[in-house]
Amino acid sequence: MVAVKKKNLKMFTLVLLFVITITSFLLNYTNSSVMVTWDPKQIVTQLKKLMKYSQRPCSCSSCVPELGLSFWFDERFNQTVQPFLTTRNTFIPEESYKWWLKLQGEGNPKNINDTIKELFEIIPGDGEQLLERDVSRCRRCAVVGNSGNLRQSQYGQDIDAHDFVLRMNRAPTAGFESDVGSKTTHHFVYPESFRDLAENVSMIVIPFKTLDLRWIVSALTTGTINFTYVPVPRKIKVKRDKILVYHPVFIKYVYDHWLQHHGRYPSTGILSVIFALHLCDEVDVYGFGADSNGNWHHYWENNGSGGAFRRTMVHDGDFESNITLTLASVDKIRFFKGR
Ligand SMILES: CC(=O)N[C@H]1[C@H]([C@H](O)[C@H](O)CO)O[C@](OP(=O)(O)OC[C@H]2O[C@@H](n3ccc(N)nc3=O)[C@H](O)[C@@H]2O)(C(=O)O)C[C@@H]1O
Ligand SMILES: CC(=O)N[C@@H]1[C@@H](O[C@@H]2O[C@H](CO)[C@H](O)[C@H](O)[C@H]2O)[C@@H](O)[C@@H](CO)O[C@H]1O
Repeated sequence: MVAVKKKNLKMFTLVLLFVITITSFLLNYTNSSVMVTWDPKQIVTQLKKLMKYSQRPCSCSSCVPELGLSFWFDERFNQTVQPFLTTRNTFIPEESYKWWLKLQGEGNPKNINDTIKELFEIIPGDGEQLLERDVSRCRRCAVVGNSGNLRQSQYGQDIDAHDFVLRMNRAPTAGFESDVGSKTTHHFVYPESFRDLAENVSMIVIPFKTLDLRWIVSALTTGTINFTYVPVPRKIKVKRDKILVYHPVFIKYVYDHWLQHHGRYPSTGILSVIFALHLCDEVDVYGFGADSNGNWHHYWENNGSGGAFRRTMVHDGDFESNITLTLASVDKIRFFKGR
């Protein structure tokens, strides 16, 4: 009799432990901020989510979008935010639009919907296939910032071995191949930082104002816009189907979720890193790191204005740097610090 009771108690304890473990796992797995209740509907929802994620999202040894490994990352990463402005994704909520309009204090902006309509009459802007996930794929990306720490780094071959190599602004490769590589698949620019690109490179324009979107149209057609807050190229030679547009709502997502409102708006570097987290299975980061005075020095030039962002406080370089280092510490990126 005593033995049967003991056995039942053991069984009961085991079942109880199992239920507690499974429930807390289910409730925590998706890292939602839901209340911990025994609502059967909620359990079913969580079970469905678990089944969806039980298959690993990629075939690399670790996959960026895999949740449940870092609470810090899961709190910030939102896969549902769309990185590209496309014909099927033109909506900008009022709050985001108002915020975006203030970034560069446009006095009298043209209507945004008309501007976007005109833009997609000129370019297809179709980045959606880049966002498709494939569990059998391991897409390895290198994000290459412009830091002087790339000089003498000899990272060139490693960088070129990635599937995607993302560069930004005026960054050259010619003459710097052994340190920065020669491959570029995607290049981030805004009108003021445009540089000529090889034919096979996708140009990702980051719009910080309505005029930037209008500049794309103008630079491919009439060439009427040649000045924003500085002179910009009247005409550009880029195939129309090679132009992609960074979504203003994604800029706000980076600012809200990742930067937590530090600085006035995100730098191109951090915009590229977070963008890569959404497109790639593995992300390696090169060319990030200020000089000993905290200035953003370049690997190809002695840029006297490397400290301007600090004076104007347009970007919070220190906070951005902490994000990159934290991403590395939770194994979501690998950070190559250069020399
Ligand atoms: C004077 C000025 O406005 N400089 C800005 C320049 C400038 O507009 C372009 O180079 C023109 O082609 O652009 C920026 O940045 P910049 O083009 O210098 O560098 C791109 C990104 O690389 C990272 N970086 C750069 C240098 C360095 N020593 N350490 C780094 O970590 C940063 O993440 C940086 O964002 C920009 O767009 O963000 C930000 C810079 O503040
Ligand atoms: C140094 C500085 O604050 N310059 C700003 C300029 O900022 C730069 O904008 C770029 C995009 O156009 C990019 O974000 C770069 O990283 C920034 O340094 C603009 O905000 C400009 C708007 O009129 O004002 C300049 O003072």
